Amino acid sequence: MNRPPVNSLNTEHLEQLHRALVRLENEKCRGMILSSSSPTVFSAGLDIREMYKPELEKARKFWRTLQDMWLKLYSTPYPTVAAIHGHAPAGGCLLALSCEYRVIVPNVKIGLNETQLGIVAPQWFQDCMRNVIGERQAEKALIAGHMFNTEQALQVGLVDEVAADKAACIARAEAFLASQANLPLLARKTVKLGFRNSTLSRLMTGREADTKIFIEYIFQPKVQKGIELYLQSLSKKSG
Ligand SMILES: CCCCCC/C=C\CC(=O)SCCNC(=O)CCNC(=O)[C@H](O)C(C)(C)COP(=O)(O)OP(=O)(O)OC[C@H]1O[C@@H](n2cnc3c(N)ncnc32)[C@H](O)[C@@H]1OP(=O)(O)O
Repeated sequence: MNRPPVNSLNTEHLEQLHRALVRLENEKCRGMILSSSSPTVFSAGLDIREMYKPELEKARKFWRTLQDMWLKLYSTPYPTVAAIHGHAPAGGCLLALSCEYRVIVPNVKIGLNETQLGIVAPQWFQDCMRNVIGERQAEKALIAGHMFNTEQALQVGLVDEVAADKAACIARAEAFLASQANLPLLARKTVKLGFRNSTLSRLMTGREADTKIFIEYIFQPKVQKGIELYLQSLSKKSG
């Protein structure tokens, strides 16, 4: 990802990611490392500006593009690793959770923090967390909107490994891909999709309802006020 300053996910960036995933699949790619050009941020999650006073059709397109990108990422036939050498809140955490393996560096925060922002992580975000860390830990983390530090993320199983820095992180991600390289492709892909199928189907069969929930939620005046205040607090921080 290369969308400075924080790889926030707007419609255009989500489309780029989706196109890249389609291309990799068409080219019979043997593995992907999802990484960031930023030295300190993996991805800041959804671009909050896309949810602030949007036009209805633009907001619908934004959400459908996110769904398209995630459905592709979660179901890739090739192995995927997240090299998390920077913070990964909310949608950034979703990207990492959607890969098959996660390597993180020290001093990083990662988690689905939506509750803390007064918004609700959609069901499929929640499913991704549950599938990685289990029901009990996911419920606790999601209710609190907990951001895990590196040590906590490793301990709870949210990430698989800690590496000292970006270079080591990429090297460990490559080692994971190498460990998968000799597995029979069809068997590997079939088992992966077997595990992920119910999560994927839940969104595929409920896409329109999921979009409706998003639209109805973000267009509420009190939610818009919350988004406005949050945007102000973010820009004050950097100003
Ligand atoms: C029922 C359905 C309801 C809706 C469901 C929505 C689901 C998912 C939600 C999301 O993904 S919402 C996004 C949540 N993300 C966050 O809360 C992260 C916010 N950002 C940060 O915490 C920090 O920026 C950072 C990622 C830890 C990086 O910190 P750093 O100090 O390096 O950078 P900043 O100075 O804070 O930011 C630089 C610059 O970027 C702007 N920015 C940061 N995050 C976002 C974002 N998510 N969207 C848009 N813009 C963002 C920030 O305002 C600064 O802008 P300027 O002031 O420089 O213009």
